Amino acid sequence: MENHQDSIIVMDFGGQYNQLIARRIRDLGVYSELLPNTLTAEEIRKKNPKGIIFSGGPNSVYGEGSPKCDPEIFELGIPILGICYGMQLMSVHYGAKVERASHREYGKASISVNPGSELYENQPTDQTVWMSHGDLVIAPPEDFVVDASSSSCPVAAMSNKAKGLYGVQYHPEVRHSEHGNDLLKNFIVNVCKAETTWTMEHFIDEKVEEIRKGVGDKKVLCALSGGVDSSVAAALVHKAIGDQLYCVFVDHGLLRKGESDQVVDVFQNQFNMNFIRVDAKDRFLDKLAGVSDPEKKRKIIGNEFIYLFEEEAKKLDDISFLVQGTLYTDIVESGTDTAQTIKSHHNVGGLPEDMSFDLIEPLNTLFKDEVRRLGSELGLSDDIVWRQPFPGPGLGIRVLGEITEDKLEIVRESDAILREEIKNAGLDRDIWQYFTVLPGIRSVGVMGDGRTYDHCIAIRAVTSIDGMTSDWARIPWEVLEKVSVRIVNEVDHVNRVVYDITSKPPATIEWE
Ligand SMILES: Nc1ncnc2c1ncn2[C@@H]1O[C@H](COP(=O)(O)OP(=O)(O)OP(=O)(O)O)[C@@H](O)[C@H]1O
Ligand SMILES: O=c1[nH]c(=O)c2[nH+]cn([C@@H]3O[C@H](COP(=O)(O)O)[C@@H](O)[C@H]3O)c2[nH]1
Ligand SMILES: NC(=O)CC[C@H](N)C(=O)O
Ligand SMILES: [Mg+2]
Repeated sequence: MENHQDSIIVMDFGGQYNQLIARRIRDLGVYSELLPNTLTAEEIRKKNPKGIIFSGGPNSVYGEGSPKCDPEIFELGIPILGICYGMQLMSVHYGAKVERASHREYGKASISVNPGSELYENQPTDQTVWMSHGDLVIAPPEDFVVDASSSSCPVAAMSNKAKGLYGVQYHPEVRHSEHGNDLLKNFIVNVCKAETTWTMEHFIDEKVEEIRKGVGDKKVLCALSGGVDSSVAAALVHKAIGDQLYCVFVDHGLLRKGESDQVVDVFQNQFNMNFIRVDAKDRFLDKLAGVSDPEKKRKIIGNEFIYLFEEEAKKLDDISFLVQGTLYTDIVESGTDTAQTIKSHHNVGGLPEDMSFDLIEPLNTLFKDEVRRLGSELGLSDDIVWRQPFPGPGLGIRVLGEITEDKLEIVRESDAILREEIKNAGLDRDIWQYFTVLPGIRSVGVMGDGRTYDHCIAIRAVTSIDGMTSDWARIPWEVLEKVSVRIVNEVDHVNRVVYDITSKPPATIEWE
């Protein structure tokens, strides 16, 4: 993205939560994006950032093949903050020793701050921070001073003010580091002298310009699910290129009760966009018949989506651009060069290798709550902006194992009851996501004095901010009771209802 505003570059050395750093800086009012650690000093110079942050990462700096950076970056005269692996990398570059610690340190730690560092201006000397490391900088490099330490970490923070170089061993980007945000703010304001004037409006203006330039007068297809992300992506791209945009909504037979008609109603009647619904129920269900492995199911669904978009694109005069509402979280969970695959999101890890489209993914640096803010800024209604997330593979990953029409019907009906009761209880905005799952277990029950041997339904309801972590929602018992009674009475072949009380991690939100 071209910068018309001050910006900070975050260089990615791996790790599940790195994008959070960029996100925190945007929240502080300075544009920031996460870029690969292979970025050269010359490429950075062209981007003209006010500061650079080296992120944390899973490797050891002394390990074979561990990621490095272009050494010239240290000579650019641009302030650098190294976080964890980033600080270790900086230390090694300036000749200090990094060693395996005798005790690995994960979680909360207390540091004491030495006076004098601009990173700790207006902060208490004793603070709780969040550590996650197995290596240690034993002593700071020459010309660096120690700014903070803890009982097990002699160099918890260090700096060389004259060179504009700073390092912290802990993670200021996570909320458990009490004054982490203050530290980042001090870095961008006191050290980098960046102006904190960036807002979502600037994001819109810059993306609109970028999309216009990239697309020219060509036509573009948008994969529209009616969910938050693709609706916001469509609105943004529509703002840029208007009628050149064609939105395609796929009814793959894995949608919730009433969803297909509702999406058509909203997008055909309330929006002024080219809109096409494709009925592909049989096609998806045929492809999925007999498949029970979750990753295989995800890949089949992801592939089929694209093949179908390619067919639609041909009908519309060979369109070569595809817009998707991909978020940063979809990408990191699907696995990157440095992050492990947790599950293949259909729109990232599930794409076919021979795909013919050029992707336009304007939201791929953002988190869900930022996308909601962007949607409101673009004028989308609260109904759309505050919808609960619904995964592209839909009920296909909520019927565990093999998918059949009968099983889909059980999930669809029980889910509709849960949604209705959560809404009646006024909880729909407080709970991040709530749905039912068919685990495929049968158990014995007694109904009308007769024995049953039937399905069990699991209720999953979570609170979260961005879907990366979540806790189970404390739904009042009376509401759970109503849902349970209704599901057992109204949905055929269900004789038991259970409530999932695991957080993420260690579980994930969806069951597959
Ligand atoms: N039924 C569908 N028809 C067309 N495109 C879809 C469909 N389901 C998903 N997609 C595409 O896959 C992307 C990722 O799906 P995802 O569910 O993460 O986003 P969303 O549906 O737009 O938003 P939300 O997370 O709020 O449900 C969507 O942004 C959209 O581009
Ligand atoms: O569009 C999507 N395609 C997918 O393949 C997919 N898998 C999970 N999800 C959604 O992502 C969030 C995190 O989910 P998990 O904790 O289950 O990984 C939750 O909001 C999930 O509903 C998906 N969304
Ligand atoms: N979170 C990190 O950046 C860890 C850095 C390095 N892998 C260590 O264990 O010390
Ligand atoms: Mg969705």
